[in-house]
Order: sequence, then structure tokens, then C-alpha cells
Amino acid sequence: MEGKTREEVEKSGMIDTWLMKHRLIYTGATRHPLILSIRDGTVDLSAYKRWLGQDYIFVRAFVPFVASILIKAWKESDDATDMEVILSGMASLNDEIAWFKSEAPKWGVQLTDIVPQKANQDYCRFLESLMSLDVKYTVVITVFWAIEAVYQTSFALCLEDGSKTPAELRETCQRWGNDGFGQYCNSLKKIANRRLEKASDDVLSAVEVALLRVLELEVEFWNMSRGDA
Ligand SMILES: Cc1ncc(CO)c(N)n1
Repeated sequence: MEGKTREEVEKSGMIDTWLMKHRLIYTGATRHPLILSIRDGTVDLSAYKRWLGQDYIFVRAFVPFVASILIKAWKESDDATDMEVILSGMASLNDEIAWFKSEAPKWGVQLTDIVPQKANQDYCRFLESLMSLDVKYTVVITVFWAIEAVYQTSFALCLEDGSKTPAELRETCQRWGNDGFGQYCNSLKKIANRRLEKASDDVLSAVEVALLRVLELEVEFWNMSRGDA
């Protein structure tokens, strides 16, 4: 946060400060060519199918990660409502798993046959490393926000006025791009910013590193849809 006093950063929120600082990689994660192709109607449906199968595996690995955050919130948080926001996130993951199971057969994707690709394995391994009790609540709640926010921002773009998203993909975009999901992401962001305000410089650096890693992993995850991994 060079050039800004700590007080100034706290007013605008640490997260927005980081997003401005790391604009390029954030844009890479939230306006990936796959998303832009959905939005302009030129999407290669085999790329969508590859994404679908890989994301089902990711979401299954995401559940225990979110469970580990719930435990940390219960132990470390100064605000009892944090747990309720995280719990609502777990409930939407339950819906997501059911959705993948009903969506996959429509595209001839057999979920039991999916082999996780390298970018997916890397991402799942990263999540697993953050489940350790040594990793602070402030780090994981910010990572949680970032993971959800990348999808919310990406898919909301495909629903904007003027987008030419194919009819058969609108429901997918609605799943993450809807306003309710946007509000949920904002609740996570508020929690993260509140924790970051009180964080030590060491914790702040650890969060920034983890946030950048998420953005990198999200870009690599979208890249898997090209099928040249
Ligand atoms: C790779 C990835 N990032 C974020 C989300 C949001 O839940 C998801 N389903 N998959």
C-alpha cells in the first residue's frame, strides 16, 4: 500500500486497494476469453463442457475448504453473524452440486468419468494447504471472497444488456451472476475488509500473496477449457 497512509486505505477498504494495484491479473480472471465468448455468443461448446466437468470436481473440493473457514469463524471471529454468511455459502454449494448433476447429462458429460486436469489439481491442493489450522481466518475469508467474486463478476458480465449469451447457457450465468449471489459476495467482502482493518502487517502480506495466487489459479482454471493442457 505504498503512497497511501494506513488511514486512507482503511477508508476505501483494503480489498479495493489491492484490486486496483493488481488490476491486470484481476481482469484476466474476470474477463477471460471463455467468458467473453459466452457473452458474445461465439462460445465453443466443447470448451463449456470441459469447464463443466472440471468445475464439478473443484466445487466438491471447495466444500471442505469452506467447512474449515466455518470452524475458524466459530473460533476466531468477533462477529457471530460471520458464521451465518459462511453457512449460507455452504448451502449454495449444496445447490451447486445438485445443479452440476442435472446439468451434465444435458451435455452428455459423465461426471463420474472426469479426470482432474493439472490446473484443477493445483487449485485443489492450494485449498487444502489453506485448511491447516495455522492459516488465519483473515487469510481464508479473503480467499473465499475472491473465489466467489471471480465467478460472480465473470458470469454477471454475460447477463448485462447487449450480451449475446446463448439461451442454453443463461441458466449457468444466472447461477453465479444473479443479484442474490452478488449480495452474498458483498457480505463476504465486508467481513474480509473488517478483518483486514485490524490485521497486522504480516497477516496483510500473507493475504495479498494468497489473493494473487487465487487470481492466477482462476486464470489457469479457465484456460483448461481450451483443452490443450
Ligand atoms: C474455479 C472456480 N472458482 C470459483 C467458483 C465459485 O464457486 C467455482 N465454482 N469454480
